[in-house]
Amino acid sequence: MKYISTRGQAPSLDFEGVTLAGLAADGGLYVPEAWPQFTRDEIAAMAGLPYAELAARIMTPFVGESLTPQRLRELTAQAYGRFAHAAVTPLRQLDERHWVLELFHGPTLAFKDVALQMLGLLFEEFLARRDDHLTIVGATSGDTGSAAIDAVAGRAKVDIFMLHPHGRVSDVQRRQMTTVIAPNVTNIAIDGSFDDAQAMVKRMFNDKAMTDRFGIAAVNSINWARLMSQVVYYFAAALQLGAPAREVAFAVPTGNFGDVFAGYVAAKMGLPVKRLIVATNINDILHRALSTGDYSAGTVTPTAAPSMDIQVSSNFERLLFDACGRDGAALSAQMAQFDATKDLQLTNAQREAMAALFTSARCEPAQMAQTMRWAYEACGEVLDPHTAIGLYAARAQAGELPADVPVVTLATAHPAKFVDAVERATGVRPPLPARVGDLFEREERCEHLPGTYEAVAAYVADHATPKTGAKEA
Ligand SMILES: Cc1ncc(COP(=O)(O)O)c(C=O)c1O
Ligand SMILES: N[C@@H](CCOP(=O)(O)O)C(=O)O
Repeated sequence: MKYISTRGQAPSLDFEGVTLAGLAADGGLYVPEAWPQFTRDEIAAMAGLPYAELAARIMTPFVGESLTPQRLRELTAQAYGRFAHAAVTPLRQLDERHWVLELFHGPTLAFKDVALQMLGLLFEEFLARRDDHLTIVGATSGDTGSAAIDAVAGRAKVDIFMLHPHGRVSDVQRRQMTTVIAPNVTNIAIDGSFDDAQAMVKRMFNDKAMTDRFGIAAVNSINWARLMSQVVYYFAAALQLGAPAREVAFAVPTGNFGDVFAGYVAAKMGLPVKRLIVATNINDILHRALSTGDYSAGTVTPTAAPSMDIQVSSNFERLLFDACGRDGAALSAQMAQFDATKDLQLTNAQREAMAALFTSARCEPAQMAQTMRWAYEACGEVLDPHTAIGLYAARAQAGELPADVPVVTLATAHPAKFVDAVERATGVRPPLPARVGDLFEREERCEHLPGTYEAVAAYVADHATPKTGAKEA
C-alpha cells in the first residue's frame, strides 16, 4: 500500500514511512492511494471475531509489507489487551432505535486510546529497525494529549511535547497529562485556543530548520495510523447490528473530523453505512460546511464540551480531496486560500459528493444538557457532554432515515472526565474508574508559554533530542 499527499506534491510513502512522517512535505495529509475493499462475504466472515483479531483483519491492507501478518496480530493483541472491557468497544442499547458505542474503556477514558495505544507500539516497532530518534509534537484540546502521553511515556527513542490551550481543558484532562512525570514527556500550556496550538504544530512540520534537526512525528489525527485504527470500531459495531445484511447509521461528535472520517473510510471499504451524522457544538464550522458549503473559520468559543472547541478541522482536507476527484492541484489552491483568508466555499461537486453520505447538526448548550438528562432519566445512561452532542444529532436526524436503520452514537469519553458538566445537567457525579488511580493526589508538571510559534519552537529546540547525524543549530 502506498500513501499519497492530498496536495499532490510530496513523495508517496509506505505505511512505515507514513506512520513516522506526520504531515506531508507539501503541507498535505497522507491518504491511501486507493481505498481497499472487502467483499460482502469477507465482511460477513468477520462477525464474532475478538476485537484484536478484527483489528488485524481491517488493518492488513493498510499496513502492506510494513509488518508481517503475525507481527500485526501480536501488536493488536497487545494494544487492545489494556482495555478494561472484554469487548474493547462495547455497544449499549438506549431504546429500540438508538445505541451508544462506548469507546472510553482504554487507559485514559476517551476514544483516543483506541488509536494511540496502537500508534505507541507502531512507533516502537519501526524505531527499533533504525538508529533514530523521534520528537513528537502534538496539540490537544484535552483527550489526544493524555492518550498520547500514556502511549509513549517512558519509551526509548521518543520525546513528546504536548501543547494544550491554557485553562480550556477539564481538570481531569489536564491532570491526566501533567501528572505523568517521565523524562520523555513535556506538557506545554499555551495562551490561545486549540486551533492556535494545532497551527503551531503544522507550522513546525513545515519549518526546515526544525525538521532538519529533529525527527518530528505526529500523534494527532493528521497521522494516518490514527485513523486506520479508528476504522475498526465502525466494523465492530455494524457487525453486531447485522452488517453486511443490514445498513447502520452513525452519529459522531466531531471536532477535528478524524473520528467521522474513519467512518467514511469504513464505508469506502464496503461496510454498509447508511449515514454519517456529523454533530458539532456551537463551534460549528463543520455543520456549516456540510449544510451550506461555508467552511469559514470564526474564533473558538469555549464550551462544556472542550474537546470539540475547534474551528479548523484538519481531516476535513482528506474528505475535500476525495470530493474533488482527488485533484491535488485544485485542493492545494483551495487550502492555500483557506490558510490565507480562513474562508473556503465548497464547490457544488464537493457538496454533492459529501451529501451522499453525510448530514450534520449543531447542538446548543441547552440541548446538550437536555440530552444528558434524557439519557439518564429515560435510559439510565450517564453520558459525557461530547457524547450527548452526538446523541442529540442522532435523535434529531433519525426521522430522516428508514425506520429499520439502527443509529449508533459514538460515546467518545467517559463522563467522569467532565464531571462538573455532567453534574450540572443530571445531578449525578460519576466517579473516576479505579484504573485512573490517585489522579488528584499527584504532583503536576507543566510549562506555560505565550501563544506564539517562536516561543514554542525555541522551547522544543532547546529541549528535544536531535535526530541521529543532525548538525548542531
Ligand atoms: C471526547 C471527544 N469527543 C469528540 C472529539 C472530536 O473528535 P474528532 O476530533 O476526531 O472529530 C474529541 C476530540 O477529538 C474528543 O476528545
Ligand atoms: N479533540 C482533540 C483534538 C485533537 O484532535 P486529533 O484527533 O487530531 O488528535 C483532543 O482531545 O485533543
